[in-house]
Amino acid sequence: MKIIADENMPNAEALFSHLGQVTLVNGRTLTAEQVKDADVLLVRSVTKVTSQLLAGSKVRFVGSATIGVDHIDLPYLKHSGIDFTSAPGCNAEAVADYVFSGLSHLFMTKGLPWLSKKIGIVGYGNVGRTVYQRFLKLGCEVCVFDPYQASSAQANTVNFVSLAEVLSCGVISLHAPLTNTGDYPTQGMIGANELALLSAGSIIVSAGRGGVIDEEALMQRHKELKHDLHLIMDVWAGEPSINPNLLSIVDIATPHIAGYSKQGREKGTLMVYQGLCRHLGIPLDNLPIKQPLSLGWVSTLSVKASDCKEEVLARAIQAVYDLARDDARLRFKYREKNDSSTFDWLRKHYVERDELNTCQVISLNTDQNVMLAAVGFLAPK
Ligand SMILES: NC(=O)C1=CN([C@@H]2O[C@H](COP(=O)(O)OP(=O)(O)OC[C@H]3O[C@@H](n4cnc5c(N)ncnc54)[C@H](O)[C@@H]3O)[C@@H](O)[C@H]2O)C=CC1
Ligand SMILES: O=C(O)C(=O)[C@H](O)COP(=O)(O)O
Repeated sequence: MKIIADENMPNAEALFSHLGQVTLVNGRTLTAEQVKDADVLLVRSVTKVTSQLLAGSKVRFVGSATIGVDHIDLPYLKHSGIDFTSAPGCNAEAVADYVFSGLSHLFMTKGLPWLSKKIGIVGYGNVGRTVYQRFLKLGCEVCVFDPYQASSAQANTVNFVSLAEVLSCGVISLHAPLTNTGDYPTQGMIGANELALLSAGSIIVSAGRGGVIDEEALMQRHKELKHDLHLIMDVWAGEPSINPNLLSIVDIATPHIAGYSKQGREKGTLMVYQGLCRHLGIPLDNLPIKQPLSLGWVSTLSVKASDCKEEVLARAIQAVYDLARDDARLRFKYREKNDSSTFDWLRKHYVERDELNTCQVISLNTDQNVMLAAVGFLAPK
């Protein structure tokens, strides 16, 4: 069996090579010629899996080691009888860590408090739910817009509101998929009319998909609010290009790495491996590698007691993941070479981080340990 796999899929050779001959490829530049003899195609979000790539090929199984599936033509796969697996939720914890590291950065550099602000979330899936629960446990007032989930069984226990209400919040965190169909398509969903609802001083975290916000309208609103709008941006409409004008006004710019924890990426490969085994009818009880998920950085770090909760949280979070590091690397590299290859270079050479849930941070003030567990750290035993 011939297996084509994206070279940025951790553990791909170790997990898949007992099933067939694994060839690692650059997913961004993958061609129909490269896949035509393959039986299995394993991709990440940068490969557009469409009829142009697969028509006439032998591929019978596609796996994407990602949460988002906007790069996959699912109706085409179904119509062609090609089995498909993705990795729902694999890096949800990593994205939640990104959100809290972003807010911590704004607190430490601009003194912006966030615990007292009303929090609005767009999308209540694996990521939105994780972020929502962390804010709730921290005692924040949180609301969420998700028209598909609002009528579900959980509707009574979750504070579902309108998009307008979410956009009036002090912190707005975007976690909807990129869609062009259905009753509530998200492509361009946050345009000029929606951005007009933002108040001065608000914070937007954009770590879903770039096309959800209209970037021109966002820059215009930033100007109207006299730059009193704080932006943490991981995803961009023109990836792998970034609009340089937008880059110049955002507080944090990262190259689509919100989900790039070590464990999140490994979980993505593992879930696709499990999907392929199911497709082939192979039992799942015997993994070819002993440690498919890194144990991470399990250690104890003492945080100095402080009255300021945001400061305690920031010191603990930044010890594990300070996203200012990713922002600095991006800006430095773009100054050296401002073209779209820089985006993929940064992603390929990403210094992976562990998830907060693999780290334990002990505060001298025991009340603060509850807060540290709420934000995602491993709780003390
Ligand atoms: N920046 C990054 O590295 C990462 C980005 N993502 C992106 O985040 C998205 C969300 O991830 P998950 O929560 O795990 O996906 P999910 O599929 O579990 O949930 C998506 C949720 O969004 C809701 N939704 C759909 N259309 C909506 C609309 N118009 N308005 C509000 N909500 C809407 C759905 O009902 C669903 O509850 C992914 O589709 C992916 O594009 C995911 C992982 C990493
Ligand atoms: O899981 C998703 O959805 C993502 O956005 C991925 O974390 C993005 O990573 P790549 O697949 O582009 O490496």
